[in-house]
Amino acid sequence: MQANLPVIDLAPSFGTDPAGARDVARQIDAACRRHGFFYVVGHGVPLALISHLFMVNRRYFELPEDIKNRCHIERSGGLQRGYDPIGWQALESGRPADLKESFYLGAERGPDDALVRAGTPNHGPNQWPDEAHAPGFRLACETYAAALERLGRHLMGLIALGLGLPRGHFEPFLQDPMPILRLLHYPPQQASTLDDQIGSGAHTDWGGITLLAQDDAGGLQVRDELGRWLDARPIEGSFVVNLGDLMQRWTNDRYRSTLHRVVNAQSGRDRHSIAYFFDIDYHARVEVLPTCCSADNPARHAPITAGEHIVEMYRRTTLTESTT
Ligand SMILES: O=C(O)CCC(=O)C(=O)O
Ligand SMILES: [Fe+2]
Repeated sequence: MQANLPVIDLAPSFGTDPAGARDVARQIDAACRRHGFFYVVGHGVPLALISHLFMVNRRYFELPEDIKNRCHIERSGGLQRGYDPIGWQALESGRPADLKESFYLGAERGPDDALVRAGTPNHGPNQWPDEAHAPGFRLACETYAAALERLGRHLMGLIALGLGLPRGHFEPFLQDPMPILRLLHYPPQQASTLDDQIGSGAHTDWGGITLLAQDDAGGLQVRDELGRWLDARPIEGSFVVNLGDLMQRWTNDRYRSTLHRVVNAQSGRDRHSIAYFFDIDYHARVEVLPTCCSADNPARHAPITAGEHIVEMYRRTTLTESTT
């Protein structure tokens, strides 16, 4: 069954008329309360940029395993960067590893970066495949990430408005953010797949907001209030936006961090997607927002440091000796 998720046109929010932004913000607020998921169109990111990164994504995962493994995540010096093969992550505890491979990228930070010098977890340099093996990979990823960061900031401004806060409310939490770009490839599920193995086990995202581009294979499913898995169909040129756990906590559960998963069983072919996790500053303290609590509705969550929560979730879902 199809999920009936709102498709929100962002175009009016880029204009000079504040009424346009307020109207879009109202739609976003309603979608975040009801579903924790919505599509955006009219977002201003050129389609050519998105389709180019899809091409780079497909080519990369077609490379031989030994070439991909040169950037294996275990070679990133303890960071969550580079290639993770099938078997690396299990997002749903109790299920076999997810039937997917991926490539993680973060903000590029050298040894002189203040957060790197301070030893902040998951802050540091990226791994990049050789230009000879993956021509244009780095440029395509960096160009896309820069465009999505602009869109992420824009959306956070609209979310603030929808919460009755000034549009710039989240900016102090986005001084030096830790966005993650993740290229994903899901082989088709076949009879040879392990029992119960799916593309991506049921999970919520952990941080701020996720902006997902999916190809036309389908397979993303979102769980509704009745516990049904509903298909979030591909809409060309759109991004699926969903809220992570930190947004649910920040809003005192007014917004939902909704369970979702990927089951690539229908298409009979490979599926590719590009997730951009727009996560706030590592040291940002997420404490229930003033407009989301009152005497009648006291804070349900203790304050939390954004980065600590996210790093802990990586640890819990990685199939290394510490979790298996
Ligand atoms: O590939 C997709 O469609 C979803 C990916 C996802 O949910 C994730 O990486 O958190
Ligand atoms: Fe997710």
